[in-house]
Amino acid sequence: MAKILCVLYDDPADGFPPRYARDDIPTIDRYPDGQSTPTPEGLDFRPGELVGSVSGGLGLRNFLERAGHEFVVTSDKEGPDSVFERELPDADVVISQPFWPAYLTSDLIAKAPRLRLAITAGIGSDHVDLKAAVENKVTVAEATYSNSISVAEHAVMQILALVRDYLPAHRLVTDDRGWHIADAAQRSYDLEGMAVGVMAAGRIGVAVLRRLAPFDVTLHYTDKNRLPIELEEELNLVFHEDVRSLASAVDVLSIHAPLHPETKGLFDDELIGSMKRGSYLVNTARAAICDRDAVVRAVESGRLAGYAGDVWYPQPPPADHPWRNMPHQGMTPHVSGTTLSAQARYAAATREILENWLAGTPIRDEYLIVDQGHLAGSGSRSYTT
Ligand SMILES: NC(=O)c1ccc[n+]([C@@H]2O[C@H](COP(=O)([O-])OP(=O)(O)OC[C@H]3O[C@@H](n4cnc5c(N)ncnc54)[C@H](O)[C@@H]3O)[C@@H](O)[C@H]2O)c1
Repeated sequence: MAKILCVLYDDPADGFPPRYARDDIPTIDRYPDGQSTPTPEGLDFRPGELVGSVSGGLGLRNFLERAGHEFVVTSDKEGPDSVFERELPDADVVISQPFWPAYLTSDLIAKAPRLRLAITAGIGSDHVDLKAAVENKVTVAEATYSNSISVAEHAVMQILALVRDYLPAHRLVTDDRGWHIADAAQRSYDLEGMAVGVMAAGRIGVAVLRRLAPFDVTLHYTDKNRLPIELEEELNLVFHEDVRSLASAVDVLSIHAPLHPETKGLFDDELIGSMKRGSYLVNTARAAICDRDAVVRAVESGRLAGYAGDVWYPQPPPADHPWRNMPHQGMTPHVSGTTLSAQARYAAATREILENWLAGTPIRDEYLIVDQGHLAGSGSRSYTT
């Protein structure tokens, strides 16, 4: 029997909603590239329920306990006295999420000799030391595509919110009973006609480009894997060999690359300084792709007219994290990939991965990041160790 240790974010502060805002979520059978949505043999929750927090347990408890496995779910993840670190040494499987990451460092992997599988219930496995996973033959799998469109929608929302200066205008309505139109308009622009680019055009980056095309913008991208020519022509894309060329060419830049040694700290004073004055930067990928203090300096100086995103380092960020209160920002907590719609898919994908692993049958190639001591599947395309 296996021990499955699952780290999830806390339940809602005021308890579970007595009734959800909507009665159902749309049924989606396939992702845009044709990949089928998760195909577990069973599901013990109703899609649209909050299963991503501790009490929801990704809807896995009955399935695992019926089969005699031990299932430990906690949000307590920091430090040697945390439930996570205390339960880790004899765990066979760790499930974690980018929204509330249990950082599986090389030291912790060394202290977990039984660990064979690390599942990311979401996308982005940078909270796992992939080099240590390779060396220790820990399989790393994630719910590829489960929340890509969720994140793309969030990025488009934040681009519009920054360019139009939506949040300050909204605050004028709620915090002030006046009618200050000039205050609302003084930093508000149209997106139409602007040059918009994505750094990395994988599943999310391409979905952002597709969603922005009807806004009559010019679309730019860079990626280490160039897109097919048909797609470049369809969306009228301008390809840039490197991020430096992209950064200086666009008014709005949205980051969609994984965090790995090539991208860590990439957006520093120099790169951001090469962007046009008054550019907008949106980062729903990983916080550490941007230099925290360089971003603060850029919004304060006006090099950036705005910064938004939902990713922070560390997570949760300390109360005095400067992105909480810097000017001209539209940050949210790490929520873009954990809408109720996304939860239904990544919980089902987690169940599918567990069903395969427990039965000794292959995990879908597209879910794999590391397998049998190598980068594998989606991981070999997007990551370096
Ligand atoms: N905010 C959230 O909730 C959330 C949710 C899902 C994913 N994400 C983040 O978004 C990232 C992208 O997700 P995806 O589903 O689009 O992944 P993907 O694997 O489909 O695409 C990643 C793309 O990045 C490109 N890339 C990698 N390194 C690069 C580099 N150095 N320069 C240029 N391009 C590079 C790859 O070629 C690939 O096209 C994830 O790795 C994750 O960190 C965030």
